[in-house]
Amino acid sequence: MDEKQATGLQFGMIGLGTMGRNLLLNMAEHGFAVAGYDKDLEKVRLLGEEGKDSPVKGFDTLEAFIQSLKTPKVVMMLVPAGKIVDSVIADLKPLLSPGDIIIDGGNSHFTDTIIRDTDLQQVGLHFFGMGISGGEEGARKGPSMMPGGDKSAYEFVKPILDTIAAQVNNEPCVTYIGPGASGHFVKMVHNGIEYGVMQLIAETYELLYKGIQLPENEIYDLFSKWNEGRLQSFLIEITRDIFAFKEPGSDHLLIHNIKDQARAKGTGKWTSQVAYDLETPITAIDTAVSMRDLSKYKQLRTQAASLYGETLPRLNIINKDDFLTNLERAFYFSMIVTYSQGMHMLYQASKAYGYDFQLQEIAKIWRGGCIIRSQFLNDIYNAYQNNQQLQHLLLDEQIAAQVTETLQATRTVVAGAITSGLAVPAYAAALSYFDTFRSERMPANLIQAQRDFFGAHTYELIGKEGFFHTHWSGDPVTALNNGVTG
Ligand SMILES: NC(=O)C1=CN([C@@H]2O[C@H](COP(=O)(O)OP(=O)(O)OC[C@H]3O[C@@H](n4cnc5c(N)ncnc54)[C@H](OP(=O)(O)O)[C@@H]3O)[C@@H](O)[C@H]2O)C=CC1
Ligand SMILES: O=C(CO)[C@H](O)[C@H](O)COP(=O)(O)O
Repeated sequence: MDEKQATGLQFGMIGLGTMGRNLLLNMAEHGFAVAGYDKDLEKVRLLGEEGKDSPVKGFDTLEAFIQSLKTPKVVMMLVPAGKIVDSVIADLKPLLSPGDIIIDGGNSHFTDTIIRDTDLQQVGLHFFGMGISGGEEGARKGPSMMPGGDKSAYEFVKPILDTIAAQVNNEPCVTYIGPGASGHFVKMVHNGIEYGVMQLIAETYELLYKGIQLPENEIYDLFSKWNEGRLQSFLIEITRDIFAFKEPGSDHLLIHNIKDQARAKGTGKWTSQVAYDLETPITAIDTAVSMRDLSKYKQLRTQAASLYGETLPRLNIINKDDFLTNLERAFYFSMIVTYSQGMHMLYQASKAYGYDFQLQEIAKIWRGGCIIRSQFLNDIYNAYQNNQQLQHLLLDEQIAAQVTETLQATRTVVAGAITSGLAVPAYAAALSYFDTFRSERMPANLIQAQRDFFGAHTYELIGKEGFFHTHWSGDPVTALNNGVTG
């Protein structure tokens, strides 16, 4: 500790917006002496105001902010992902010394994190990327955090992270994820699952509101009931509350005045892009990404509605209570498939990138604090805890029992919606994925034959080694060229 500065503030935050300010106040409320800096001085002022009774200090300049920290200096960035992160790092480099620690707590693309890690190692700075989830309230009261990369730097900051994280069964919702950019990778997949479940809830709303014209107060009651059972989750809970929120000064719900065009910052799209690179299907998540995109084509949708006539689709149901029972099952089924796809992607990425993910630990830290926290994560945790070699969640016996129990109801709900002209693309994607996944024989043999027909790409034969090519449109006698690769 000789030449290290033993006094000073323990932790510094750059970016005092929604996440940075609340996370810093969370630390200060737990007694850590912390510093904050933002280029927007109003945010610095707000930090001082909100943290006036706690050990938090805001700074107007980056230099004074860095100066205030004790050595080794620990600086977290919670600024918008992309070029801004690089520009903050460029500003920080001349102000920091070897041994100091930079943490990127934002939603950076994991490939950017790999580049930054290599770059900062070269100048002796410790760096790690850490996904954080929980939004505004999570940051303030306890988020779920996914740190990956420089383990010694993580260990140094661990006491602070363990203290400020959400706690489930007296255990913090933070754990070391793995090497390199693995923390940001896991956060990206977390967000992919988030997109999938949000889309399923949106389709549920479509079935309830358009499909059976359930009054708003009954939609609220249904989500309340669901939130007390096996569907209990943060996303169901906030949806319940949205169906009770009146536009200020009026007696109607705010939800009805919100445009039907969903924005996205990119993490869902990245999940799909990377899943394609990993050749790992995550169809429910892909569908959710595509539906946000389709929502933006309002003008085209309006034209199509007028061309084809937007029939006001109504579900043909015999008994409302039976339908709602089936819907609960269909939601549970589709949610299981969505999480399963995300977990399978993590399994495949772990092998491809050498991340050595402990999937039970990831499930464990997602049980509290984060946006996808849910009762079901306990089942996911148990599945991977029981079998740490489990390749796919749908192959766990306990999960299989739940899938079997909910399958027929899912078919009934999806078939009814499709027959009535109500769009339920994520429900349908989950069901079709399942039906394909449990097919020992898929029709992919025909695709191989077609590829060989038009492009001589070859095919493989059952019970025979090698690659074969056939002159499909010529001699009817099959020409098998053993050993030809395609
Ligand atoms: N909001 C959420 O629920 C969650 C967000 N995240 C991620 O966390 C990160 C931060 O998000 P969030 O807090 O919502 O973003 P905000 O936009 O609310 O806050 C970012 C802050 O950083 C400031 N800033 C921008 N450039 C600089 C700079 N060069 N130096 C200092 N400060 C700067 C911004 O100032 P100005 O506004 O003037 O540009 C702003 O005050 C993002 O990567 C986001 O994706 C992760 C989990 C949840
Ligand atoms: O990371 C988060 C939660 O976990 C953010 O809220 C995320 O940025 C939301 O994503 P999008 O804007 O694409 O809906």
